[in-house]
Amino acid sequence: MNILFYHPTFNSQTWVTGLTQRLPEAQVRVWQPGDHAPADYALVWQPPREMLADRSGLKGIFALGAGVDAILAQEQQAPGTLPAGVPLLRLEDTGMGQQMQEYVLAYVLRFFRRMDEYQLQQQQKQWQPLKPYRQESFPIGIMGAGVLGQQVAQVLVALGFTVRCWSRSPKQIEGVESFHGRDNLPAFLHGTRLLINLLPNTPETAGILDLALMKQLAPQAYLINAARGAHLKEGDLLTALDQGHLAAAALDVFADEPLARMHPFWSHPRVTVTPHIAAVTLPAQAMDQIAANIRAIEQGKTPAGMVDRDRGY
Ligand SMILES: NC(=O)C1=CN([C@@H]2O[C@H](COP(=O)(O)OP(=O)(O)OC[C@H]3O[C@@H](n4cnc5c(N)ncnc54)[C@H](OP(=O)(O)O)[C@@H]3O)[C@@H](O)[C@H]2O)C=CC1
Ligand SMILES: O=C(O)C(=O)CO
Repeated sequence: MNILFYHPTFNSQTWVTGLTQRLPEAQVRVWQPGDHAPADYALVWQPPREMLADRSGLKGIFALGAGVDAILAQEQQAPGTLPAGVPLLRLEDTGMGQQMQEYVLAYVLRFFRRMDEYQLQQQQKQWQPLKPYRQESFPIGIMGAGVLGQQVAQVLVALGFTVRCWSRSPKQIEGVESFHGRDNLPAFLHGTRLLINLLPNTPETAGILDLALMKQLAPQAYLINAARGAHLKEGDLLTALDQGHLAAAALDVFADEPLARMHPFWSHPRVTVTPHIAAVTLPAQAMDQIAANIRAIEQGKTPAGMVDRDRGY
């Protein structure tokens, strides 16, 4: 069995060694331009078109992240990047769930306990207790109730928050009110005081975080965008903050990354910026899942993390 690896920034040796340990029967090699030798599987992030274009015999292409929007966009721009008919798989959880729980929780508590406002007050040397928020009047809405959204929901429920989620299909998550489909989006948004975005970036969800949506939230709502920058209309966020529809936003992802030095988000007093670190790929856990998936495919079983290319996630 031959496995190709390509990632523009990861330490290739870590992956070649780790995969060889997990799949001793496999020959694992780092793909280099000009390599057209046979392969059974490919592990990739931002692969050059040349890497996979003529490889319709691959048994699986593993994206080295949870979101596959970038690789599907590559295919749109340079057809053939992903050979037709080859299964595309993504990472499911592999330790990102816990990281996302930590990231979201940090901001939920920051906003719920009004730490962002105390920080601004400290800059003015202002000693001014603020009226505490109450959990019962602070409903939290999670857009996207998949692998990551569900884990975030569970940790917030465990802390006593009122949690609702929105997805394509209905969900049964203990303690969480489920809304699904476009028709129910207004009902989901109505009264939501803190909105967390964990949707995949697809043609249906791109630009979904716009002014019209923000106006449907409870007044002075909070936003945490930890999914993709393409979901957010950045100018609309600034308008919503100016007009008081939103109180503050925590953003991990941006339309253009890294965020340009002149971007207004950097210095906005109500916007917190992190450099796309909410949940990163953990090599050991990712390799465990990929190796298990390769074994499943070899045995004719269904692997985890199959992407529906038409749906976009
Ligand atoms: N900032 C960071 O560091 C990271 C960001 N991410 C981002 O998080 C995203 C989510 O990851 P993950 O939870 O694993 O993905 P999943 O595919 O497991 O979950 C996606 C969820 O979104 C819902 N959804 C998709 N399309 C729609 C739609 N049109 N309307 C309503 N709901 C929709 C799905 O509904 P249904 O369940 O009905 O299918 C599902 O509940 C990734 O795509 C990635 O972009 C991921 C990792 C790290
Ligand atoms: O895995 C993903 O999709 C990420 O965004 C990693 O940071």
